[in-house]
Amino acid sequence: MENGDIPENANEHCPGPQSETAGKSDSCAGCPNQEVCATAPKGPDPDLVAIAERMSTVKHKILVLSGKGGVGKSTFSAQLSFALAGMDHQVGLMDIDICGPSMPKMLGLEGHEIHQSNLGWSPVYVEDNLGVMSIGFMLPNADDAVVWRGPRKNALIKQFLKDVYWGEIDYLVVDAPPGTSDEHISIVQYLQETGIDGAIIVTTPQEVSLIDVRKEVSFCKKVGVPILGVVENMSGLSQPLTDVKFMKVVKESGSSIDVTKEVISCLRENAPELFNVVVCSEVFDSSGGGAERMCREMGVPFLGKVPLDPQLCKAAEQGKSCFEDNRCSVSAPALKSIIQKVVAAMPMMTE
Ligand SMILES: Nc1ncnc2c1ncn2[C@@H]1O[C@H](COP(=O)(O)OP(=O)(O)OP(=O)(O)O)[C@@H](O)[C@H]1O
Repeated sequence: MENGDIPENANEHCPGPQSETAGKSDSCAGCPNQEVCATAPKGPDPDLVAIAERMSTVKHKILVLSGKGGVGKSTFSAQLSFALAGMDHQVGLMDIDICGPSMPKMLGLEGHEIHQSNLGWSPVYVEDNLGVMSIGFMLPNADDAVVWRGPRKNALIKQFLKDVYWGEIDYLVVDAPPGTSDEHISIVQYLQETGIDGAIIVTTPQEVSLIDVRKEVSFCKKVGVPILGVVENMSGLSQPLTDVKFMKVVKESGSSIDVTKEVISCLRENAPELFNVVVCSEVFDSSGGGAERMCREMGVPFLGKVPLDPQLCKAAEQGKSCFEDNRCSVSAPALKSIIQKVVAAMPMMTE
């Protein structure tokens, strides 16, 4: 049993081994841990003291959340970290999506391993000022499934916070799994003493995704984590005309003809200036007003929209920054403006 954690085989409504009523409350009756809990010494959890000490070298902690999976939360966390590192900040990225770690891939670090030194576990470094910690580095095989119950996940998160040596860093970006489950409660509880600067919630525009964002907002309010704002990702498809690979004309009868070659070659000949044009279309239904309206209604900041961008998807697949080499001309400006707002919302940094 990890110090302070609720054991896996505990009774329902367990007050926690650190509680004054541990082993003595009504809900403890018949619990296999009752005797140990009743006699164990109480007091401040030494692990929380160790976490607070580790976190004393971290200036800002940002939690990235989403209500649903697949909305681009990990992509955002990865690009946020690249961007902050690109601004010459010292950055740590911690992946607490224990069952679905994507950071090794999204940072181009697949196959790397964590090393231990006398200072603790060393993150894996993309660059001198961007280190990453993920359970993905600990799996012998990237396809291995992590099938863990809450207490074991909590223990690993605690270990990440307690044993990883980040050194002096400006930002710790924490990529959480979707929803509000054990991992979320643990990270908030373990960082209670040193505090979390705020959470960024990533969503897509459609109402089905926004319903879950409302739950994230209410989770943050309940546990006292400030909300830095909501990002609407995959907000329409914007593509430069040069990247359009397929165009078709749909006839009234319903049949269609592929006109890609003809249209592109005609434009190239007669109107080359049109090749700078960005073609936009709505992919997900945002007729309900999307995240912006939801933010107004819930009184939380709206940080901006990031369009669907095949180049961003490619950058994430390749583990690269979307801000370099003009890689993502459509999504990078949107992401940059959002990240500037996040940095501006941070309490003044002592340089
Ligand atoms: N704006 C975007 N344009 C194009 N592709 C995107 C965009 N945002 C994310 N993607 C792609 O969508 C897929 C899902 O993104 P991602 O893994 O970041 O989602 P997630 O919310 O973290 O999912 P999960 O929580 O389930 O791990 C990835 O392939 C990613 O590259």
